[in-house]
Amino acid sequence: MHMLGTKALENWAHVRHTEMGRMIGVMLELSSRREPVMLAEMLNCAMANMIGVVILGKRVFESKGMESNEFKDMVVELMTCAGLVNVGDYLPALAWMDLQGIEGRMKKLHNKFDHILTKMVDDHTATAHQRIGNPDFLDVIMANRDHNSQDQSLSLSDDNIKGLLLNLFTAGTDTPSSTIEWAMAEMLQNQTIIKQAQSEMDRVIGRQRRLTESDIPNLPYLRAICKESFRKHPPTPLNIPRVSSEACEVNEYYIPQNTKLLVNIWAIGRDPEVWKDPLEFNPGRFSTGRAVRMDPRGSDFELIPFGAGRRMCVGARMGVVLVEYIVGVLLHSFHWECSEEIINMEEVFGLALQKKVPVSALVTPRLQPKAYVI
Ligand code: HEM
Repeated sequence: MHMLGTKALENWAHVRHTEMGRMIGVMLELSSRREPVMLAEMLNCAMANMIGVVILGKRVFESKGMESNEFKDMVVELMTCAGLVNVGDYLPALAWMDLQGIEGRMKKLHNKFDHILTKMVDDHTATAHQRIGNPDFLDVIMANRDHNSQDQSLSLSDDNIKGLLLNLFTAGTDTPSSTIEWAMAEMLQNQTIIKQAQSEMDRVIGRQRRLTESDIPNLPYLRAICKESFRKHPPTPLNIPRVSSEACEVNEYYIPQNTKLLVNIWAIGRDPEVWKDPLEFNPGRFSTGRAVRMDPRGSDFELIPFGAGRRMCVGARMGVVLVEYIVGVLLHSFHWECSEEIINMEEVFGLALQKKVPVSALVTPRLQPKAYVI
């Protein structure tokens, strides 16, 4: 609730605003040198910092540089390995051989993450006295550590805490940034969409100031763009694998107990029986009829990028806000052009759906200079 509830989301809006201010500042610098913007790297860094400030009370990465690159690579490696079919899972007698080397890669990665997370927890412990009376998310969690908690049934081990941090940083950075990157890749190939979004923004906001989250309800075309990206490029294409705890029947299919189940979110979003011309990126499909009210947060089963039901994404509300706000700021603040002739739209399969070739684009400012000052 401290981080993902409705009230908390509103309270932390200033963090997202500041972080986006930094990001567009860096983009402005790149634009003045006519250097391309590598979107994925910058988005991951911004996203990790937004989460870092809420959880740890501080940014975790600089806007560019080795460390943020390495973190992004680690998250991508985690998502890729987690999506691989591991022979040992299906033939347990062979598991010890780790034939594809997946377990080895995961262990190596685990050590790297453990190093970063241990440092985060240790730094936080060392500065706890500075936050007495004003605890942040991690302080609240750490108050329930084994040796602190009054109620042992609620106590958390250091591993639990590091696992929670890892979950939030990995589940919360790559997913919105990949949805945004795909949206921008689609639009870079179709300037008409960019122009339509920008003219809506100019009408509603003007060019004197930056877009804020409170503008979003007045920008239906921007919201349609984001829904279209969630439909065509859901960042977790096969959801997170689930296991049936008891035998059941779904749509006349009998599912035995302990069956591993995957929900193909990607195929649902491209089902030609539901979506006309499903391979076309057409935000306009969300501007008319029933689709206008379609909500990607689990209530309309044709569009479930966050899953649905009790175990759906805990960060769905934050995910929608991040995607709508960031796509909005990017489109409102800059003119966009491809730095390559053709945009490669190939996907790399994993737990998360990455672009094989990251988006690289040239931008030029379109707002009054004072709008770029943080
Ligand atoms: C575009 C944004 C996002 C998308 C599309 C997305 C999608 C998903 C999906 C499909 C799941 C699995 C749900 C299921 O099993 O039914 C999930 C789980 C989860 N998400 Fe998100 N997510 C997004 C953003 C976020 C954010 C911003 C956070 C938090 C900061 C977050 C935290 C989590 C966590 C903690 C889980 C549970 C992981 C687990 O079960 O181990 N997500 N997300």
